[in-house]
Amino acid sequence: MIQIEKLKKVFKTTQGSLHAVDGVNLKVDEGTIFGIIGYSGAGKSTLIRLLNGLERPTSGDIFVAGRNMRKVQGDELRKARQEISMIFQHFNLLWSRTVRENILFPLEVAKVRTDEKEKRVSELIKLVGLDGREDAYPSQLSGGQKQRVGIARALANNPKVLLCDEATSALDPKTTDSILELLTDINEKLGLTIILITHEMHVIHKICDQVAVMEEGKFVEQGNVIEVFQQPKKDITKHFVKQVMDPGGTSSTPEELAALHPKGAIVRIDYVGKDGEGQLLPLLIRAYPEVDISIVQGNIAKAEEGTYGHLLLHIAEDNEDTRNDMYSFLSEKHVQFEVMQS
Ligand SMILES: Nc1ncnc2c1ncn2[C@@H]1O[C@H](COP(=O)(O)OP(=O)(O)OP(=O)(O)O)[C@@H](O)[C@H]1O
Repeated sequence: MIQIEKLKKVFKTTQGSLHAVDGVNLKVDEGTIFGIIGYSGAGKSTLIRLLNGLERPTSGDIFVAGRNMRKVQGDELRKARQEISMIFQHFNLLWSRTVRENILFPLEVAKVRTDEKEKRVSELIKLVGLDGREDAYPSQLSGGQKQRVGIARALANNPKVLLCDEATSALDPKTTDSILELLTDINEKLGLTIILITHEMHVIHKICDQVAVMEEGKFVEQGNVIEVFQQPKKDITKHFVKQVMDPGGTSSTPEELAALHPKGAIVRIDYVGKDGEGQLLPLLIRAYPEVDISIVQGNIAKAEEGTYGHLLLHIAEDNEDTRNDMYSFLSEKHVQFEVMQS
């Protein structure tokens, strides 16, 4: 659906040339939710503007739904922009228009027939869960509801790609989650390809299939969300992963844990995103009812593809044979684990 090749955008500034996007390559298949994460100034917004043709590349190519965005002009560019829709951090609503009128707006611009327009607006209001709020003005809506209007408006002309520019950054965590759920729902129902830029790893792990980490105009790491979370390579990626896995920075080392739990062993179990791994601990406890097993530390997160992260278990069993037996049990269940201290 999207292919980017050796993309560069250089701005001329008073301090010289600024490489906002510096040799980015990217391939996004239809129906994927792709996240781009980076700190402020990394080049994310510039990349998004290049994707929807608001900015022209200095060099390189961008293909969206078969169109070369570097070459399209006039009517073709207008058509391309209808197929690549966008939602924003601050919603960009028309404040003097009601919810219904906001959603009507892109349909009016696209000169859709009146009866079709009304039908489409009603469908969209239902899709984003705004039934009953049709006649409210943006100032009467909560942040989450405003973003729902933004999403409905963006979907009005059946786009193929939805670009989300920090779409949840102005929302509280609970509202963020409800908007992310709506985006997942839309992705599944409509098969829409979603590109999302953010500085919050929580957003990536919650809904994205794939992620690219952007720094100084470059993609410094990219891959499946699960893989990147399991084995972040670059320091910047490790920082982002820590936002989700250890937000308070409170983890203890295995040695500290062993000092607190001198009996038995400390075992690290890795969850790698397979369904059913959540059942592992009850199985272990049921198989060894006489052994005290407790979680002494854990960084577990739920992603689209399953559960991932790790748990440190204290197995309060002095008998080495029993412990070895338990390790065999884990191996038989194809669990990745490591005995940290015993
Ligand atoms: N039109 C422009 N002219 C000159 N420099 C620009 C222009 N647009 C962006 N830049 C610069 O390009 C770099 C990347 O900016 P960009 O807005 O793409 O980053 P970002 O990752 O989206 O950060 P933020 O979230 O703060 O917007 C920054 O150094 C920015 O100052």
